[in-house]
Amino acid sequence: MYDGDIASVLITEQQISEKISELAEQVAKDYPETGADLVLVGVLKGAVMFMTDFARALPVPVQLEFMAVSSYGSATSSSGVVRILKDLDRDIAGRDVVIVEDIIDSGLTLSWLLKNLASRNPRSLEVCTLLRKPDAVKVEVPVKYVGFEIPNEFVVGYGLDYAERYRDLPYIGTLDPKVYS
Ligand SMILES: O=P(O)(O)OC[C@H]1O[C@H](OP(=O)(O)OP(=O)(O)O)[C@H](O)[C@@H]1O
Ligand code: HPA
Repeated sequence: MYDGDIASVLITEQQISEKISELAEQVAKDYPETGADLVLVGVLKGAVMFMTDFARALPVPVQLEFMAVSSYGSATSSSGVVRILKDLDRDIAGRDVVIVEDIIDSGLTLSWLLKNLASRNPRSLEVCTLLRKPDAVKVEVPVKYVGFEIPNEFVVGYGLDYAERYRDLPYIGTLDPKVYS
C-alpha cells in the first residue's frame, strides 16, 4: 500500500500497541472507578485510531466524545486561532476529562483546546497524546500522558495524514520527499 511513498517506519504497529497498553494502565491507575465514567475527548480526525484502540485497552468504563477543530491560516503551520467545527455532544461540568490527541506539534491546537474545555468546569482535565514533537515545548501545555517523543519530522499513518492520505496505515512513518513535490 502507498508503494514507495513511505521513506521509513518510525514506529511499528507492535510498538504502538505496546505503548497503548502502557498508557491505558497508567490512566486506569489514576482514575479508579468512581460513580461517573471518565470522558475521553478525541480530536478529529487524526486521533480516531488512537482513541478507539486506547478506549478498548482501558480497563475502566469510558464515554467517548469527539471535537473537530480547524486552525485558520496556512495549511502547514497552525496559527493558534482555532474554530470549532463540531462541538461536544454533552456537558462535561463536574466530569473527569482526558483529551486524546494523536500528535502535539507546535502545541497551539492543544493550548487553545485546554482553555476552551477548562472554561466548561470539568472536575479534572488532562491530556493523553500518542506523539509529541520537540517544538511543542515552545508553548507551555501541561501533558500528563505522552506515548512517544519523536523528532521534528513530518509523520503520517495511524490517523495522521498528508493531504488526507495515509491515515489508514497501521504504523507511523516518514514520507518520501517526492510526495511533496
Ligand atoms: O500542535 P499543533 O501544531 O497544533 O498540531 C497538532 C494538531 O494538528 C493535527 O490536526 P490537523 O489540524 O492536521 O487535523 P486532522 O486531525 O483532521 O488531520 C493533529 O491531529 C493535532 O490536532
Ligand atoms: O507531523 C505531522 N503529520 C501529520 N499531521 C500533523 N499535524 C501536526 N504535525 C503533523
